[in-house]
Amino acid sequence: MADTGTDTADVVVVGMGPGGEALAGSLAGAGMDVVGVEAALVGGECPYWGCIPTKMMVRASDALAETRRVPELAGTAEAFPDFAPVARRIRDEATTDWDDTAAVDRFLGQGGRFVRGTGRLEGADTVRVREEGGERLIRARTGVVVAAGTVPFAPPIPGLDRVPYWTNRDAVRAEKAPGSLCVIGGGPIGLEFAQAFARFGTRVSVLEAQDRLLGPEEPESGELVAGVLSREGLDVRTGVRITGVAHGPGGFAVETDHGRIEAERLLVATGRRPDLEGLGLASIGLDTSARAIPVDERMRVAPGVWALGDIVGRGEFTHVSVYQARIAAQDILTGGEGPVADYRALPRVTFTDPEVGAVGLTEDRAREQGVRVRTGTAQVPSTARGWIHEAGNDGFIKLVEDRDAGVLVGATSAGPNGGEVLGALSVAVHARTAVEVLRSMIYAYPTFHRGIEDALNDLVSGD
Ligand SMILES: Cc1cc2nc3c(=O)[nH]c(=O)nc-3n(C[C@H](O)[C@H](O)[C@H](O)COP(=O)(O)OP(=O)(O)OC[C@H]3O[C@@H](n4cnc5c(N)ncnc54)[C@H](O)[C@@H]3O)c2cc1C
Ligand SMILES: NC(=O)c1ccc[n+]([C@@H]2O[C@H](COP(=O)([O-])OP(=O)(O)OC[C@H]3O[C@@H](n4cnc5c(N)ncnc54)[C@H](O)[C@@H]3O)[C@@H](O)[C@H]2O)c1
Repeated sequence: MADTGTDTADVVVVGMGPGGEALAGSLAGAGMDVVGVEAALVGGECPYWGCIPTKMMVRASDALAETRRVPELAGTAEAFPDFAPVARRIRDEATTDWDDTAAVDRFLGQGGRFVRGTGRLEGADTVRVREEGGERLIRARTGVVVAAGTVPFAPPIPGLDRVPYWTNRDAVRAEKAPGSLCVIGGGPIGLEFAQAFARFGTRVSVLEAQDRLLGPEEPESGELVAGVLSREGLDVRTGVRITGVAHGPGGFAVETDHGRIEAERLLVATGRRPDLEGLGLASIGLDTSARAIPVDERMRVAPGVWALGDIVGRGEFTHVSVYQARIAAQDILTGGEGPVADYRALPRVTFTDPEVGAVGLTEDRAREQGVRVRTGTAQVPSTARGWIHEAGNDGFIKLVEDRDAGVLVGATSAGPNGGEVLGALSVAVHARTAVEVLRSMIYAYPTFHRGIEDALNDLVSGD
């Protein structure tokens, strides 16, 4: 392979997803000589195969669900689902047919330099980039930032490696909703696709190995979503062991200890893993079999090496990746005087309908950490707004209080606009607002967020 020489820069960023792009742009904007290295598309998973296209699917499928609620509320309406407008929006509006020219130009406009290729560390200050037609070495004067994200993880199910299953990348590129779909994995990826396709008429099964959906969240969240999906006609199975997968002219056959499932398409959504070996991280002494890159509170891995985003395993969300980019950029620009990362009020939203928003600790995690916990819950259908809303009003608000400190350490808001109601709860957890102060507020009537007041009134001893 041709050697295209050695280059030098202040900072080399390997991986230009949301985190790498934000960091590289801000350092370049501050006058540093930054090279951004990206193997695929600048912007990463989120705009092309993740957050944005999937939320376009969710938006469209929610419109169908609302139409189906008309008979209960407002007369007659009938939905005739057509996936074509969704596929068109994803291709033309979200991804510009999976073209990142605008993102590359934006970075160049900020003063950065861009290399399309695959980067691999050779020690702390050197990145070897394999690009079309050659290789180059880039030496970093200040440091290297690893922001290379993760790739879908396929569990060791017999036969899975021999069948043409879908990952999120294939599902996002679907031109039509399949006739039937078997989803392996009841996490956010699996559930968002499952409900969206089902509302377009796909017959959907969801197979989850654990005894509940959305495992890391409150058990009530998984129960809620499982109940709603089952009511909408999805076949949701938890505590399932998959013993084999096969594919033939008729589609996929998935064997489980609960029987066989046949489907036109199979979506594997069983988590994601980084490729630490491929990134050459052994060259800086890291264990490349680890699930994530260990970092300190300023995203430092070793002297002159930073890492951020999904690859550090502190929450696989775009907002976490971009937050960590800010922490790392300030560390680099100030020479170590920047703020440290604080994950106490980490928010997350699964965009099913009902949306499941959560921030901070769940009740179980708080107890594991030795917090003396009190919880309070309000059921959305019993709140004024939930009762008015009626069709599609499933949900709850659950608060987790540190009784000794008198502050919320976690909260869940599941329901219509659950992710938006979460905003107030995120502020409360982040700012450690006293529960007494939250009780003294005026909550607008009749909003969904007024359910927070009902949950505050329900805070009772959980001991
Ligand atoms: C289906 C789906 C839906 C999602 N929905 C949401 C959501 O609603 N909200 C939310 O907050 N998050 C969501 N996420 C998660 C979100 O997409 C990620 O958290 C986010 O993209 C992580 O950003 P990142 O910069 O860490 O990594 P990535 O976005 O993965 O970017 C890493 C980049 O590094 C590049 N790269 C990898 N190795 C190399 C190498 N050796 N050399 C050069 N380049 C390399 C990759 O090509 C990639 O472009 C979703 C994810 C998926 C899959
Ligand atoms: N709305 C959002 O913010 C959003 C949306 C999608 C993805 N994401 C991010 O992407 C990450 C990856 O999502 P994900 O849903 O793939 O991962 P996940 O780890 O959250 O869920 C994967 C699920 O698959 C199950 N599983 C694993 N092996 C299995 C097997 N052999 N059989 C059956 N079930 C099995 C796990 O028990 C788990 O419940 C998430 O952690 C999330 O942070 C975020």
